[in-house]
Amino acid sequence: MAVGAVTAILKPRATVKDGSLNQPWVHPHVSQSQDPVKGRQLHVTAPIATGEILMADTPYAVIPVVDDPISSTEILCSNSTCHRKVSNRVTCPNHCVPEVLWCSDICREADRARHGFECAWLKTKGAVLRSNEGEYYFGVLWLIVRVLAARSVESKSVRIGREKERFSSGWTAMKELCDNRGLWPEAELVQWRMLVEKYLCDQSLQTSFSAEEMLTLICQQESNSFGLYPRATGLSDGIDRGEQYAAAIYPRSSIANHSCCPNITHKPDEQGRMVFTASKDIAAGEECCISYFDLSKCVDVSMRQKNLKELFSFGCQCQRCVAELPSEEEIWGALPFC
Ligand SMILES: C[S@@+](CC[C@H](N)C(=O)[O-])C[C@H]1O[C@@H](n2cnc3c(N)ncnc32)[C@H](O)[C@@H]1O
Repeated sequence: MAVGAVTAILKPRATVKDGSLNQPWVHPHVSQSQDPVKGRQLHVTAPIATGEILMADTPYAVIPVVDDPISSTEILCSNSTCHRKVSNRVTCPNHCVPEVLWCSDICREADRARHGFECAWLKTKGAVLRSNEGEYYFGVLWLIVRVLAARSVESKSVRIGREKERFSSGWTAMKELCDNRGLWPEAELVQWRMLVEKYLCDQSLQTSFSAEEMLTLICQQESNSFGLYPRATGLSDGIDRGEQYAAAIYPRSSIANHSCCPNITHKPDEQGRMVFTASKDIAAGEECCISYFDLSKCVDVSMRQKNLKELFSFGCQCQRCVAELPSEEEIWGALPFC
């Protein structure tokens, strides 16, 4: 069958025009398994052709990341069932932070409970956090608060009995995210503990989470969050992915490991769903990997290893790195006393 035809049949059921169908979708041949070194991984159970969509995952939480929120046209609607870029700006009546926008009164109303959870925290902590700790940590903590907000809404919603899912969803999936707790440098953990105590253990946040549980959320977020970029990540054509406009946590997409020769590209659609597309033919049993960074900017093996160590705290064990890294004999042979 032609690639185009397969793609047409297997593309996500939910289209960007149909908000009521804003559901995650995973290709029937995509499964998860366990690797002794890398932990959980995605693989395919039958061949997949280049161009086929493998997954369109809905985020558990998203935050906008823009330089100038007042004039930006890149801010996503705060309503978690919409997440389209906002053109008609409906603002927060409490003026919490300028990035909180909805595309209509209907979206604001639909998002009332979720935003109600974060609004007081944003109003009391947002500006001071930004000026004391900078934009990066404002974003890290806001994403945690949005995760807690989504959890709070989920815990109050009525559960409809479902068949056993192939992939966990909601808070169950969030608890399964790896946190790499033993790998983060102590200095980083000290800094994150300070941030938790100063900004998250606060009365403006109605949560029963302990400081230790919040720290685990930061570790999970640092290991699993995605930047949202206008163009695909993982293409081999050297075109960079453009400017980041949001950051998000995706429960199912987070199972994908990194490879410096990925067989999947990832790109958000117009509703903030993370879409995985096969960039090569993938054989049955093969692992499906994305690239965690822009490979067009990071070519050399030592640079790639350094990048992953600094950003994610792990040493890359992908096929390309294993082939390009010097063997133990080569390292010993290069030492002056040998
Ligand atoms: C987003 S998670 C991917 C899913 C993860 N394997 C799990 O068990 O949940 C990222 C973590 O997976 C592991 N990982 C991903 N790609 C890897 C690679 N190329 N080499 C070694 N470890 C990798 C690292 O521990 C990394 O921090």
